[in-house]
Amino acid sequence: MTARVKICGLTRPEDVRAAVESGADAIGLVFYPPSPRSVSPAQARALANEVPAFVTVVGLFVNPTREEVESVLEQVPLDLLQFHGDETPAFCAGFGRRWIKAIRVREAGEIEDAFADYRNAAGLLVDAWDPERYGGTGRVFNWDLIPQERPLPLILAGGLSSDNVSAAVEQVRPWAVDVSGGVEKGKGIKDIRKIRHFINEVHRVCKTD
Ligand SMILES: O=C(O)c1ccccc1N[C@@H]1O[C@H](COP(=O)(O)O)[C@@H](O)[C@H]1O
Repeated sequence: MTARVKICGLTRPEDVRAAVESGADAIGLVFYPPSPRSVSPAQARALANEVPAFVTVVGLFVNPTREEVESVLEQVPLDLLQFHGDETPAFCAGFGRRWIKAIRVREAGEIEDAFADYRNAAGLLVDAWDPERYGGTGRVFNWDLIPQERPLPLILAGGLSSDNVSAAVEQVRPWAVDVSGGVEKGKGIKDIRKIRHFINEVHRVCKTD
């Protein structure tokens, strides 16, 4: 078994370098001003310039306007778009870029519905539902709600850390895992040792499978 790792919500070049050196497959940059992890296009461009070939740079948006996404795309070399709000499939597909859709899971059947609705996505990210926030909450949801049959790559997120990621990977067998708060020492400030430990845990459990 293999599970890829995305480290999200990076705001500092040294954290990007640490994630890459630790073996991250993707890094995420947040373009959502209410988030403490949000970066400007200029900051994001500098962060993306730290990323070598074959590591994916993902731009995270929450209910952006078309103009906002286009403006970021003109300034930042993003490989993939991550829509974490209430965006429609048509909106997500409208930028000529590969994209993934995040959904916040509350009850049975929602993931199956999203697989059908967002069938043209490059992957479906499943995160915990929260009444007030769109993501980055550190909340874990009930992984039993995740179906075995998956028409798209499934990316598991929500409250992951080095303490629970091996159990998550063993139970869910996701295409990839995505973490933000679980590898931080402060909002938007990553802890290099936590990043390394998290990625090592994923690689360890995948190797023993
Ligand atoms: O990180 C944020 O601040 C954020 C804001 C709005 C939407 C999504 C956000 N982050 C993403 O949420 C999931 C789970 O994060 P956590 O590991 O529970 O902290 C992950 O995909 C983040 O990239």
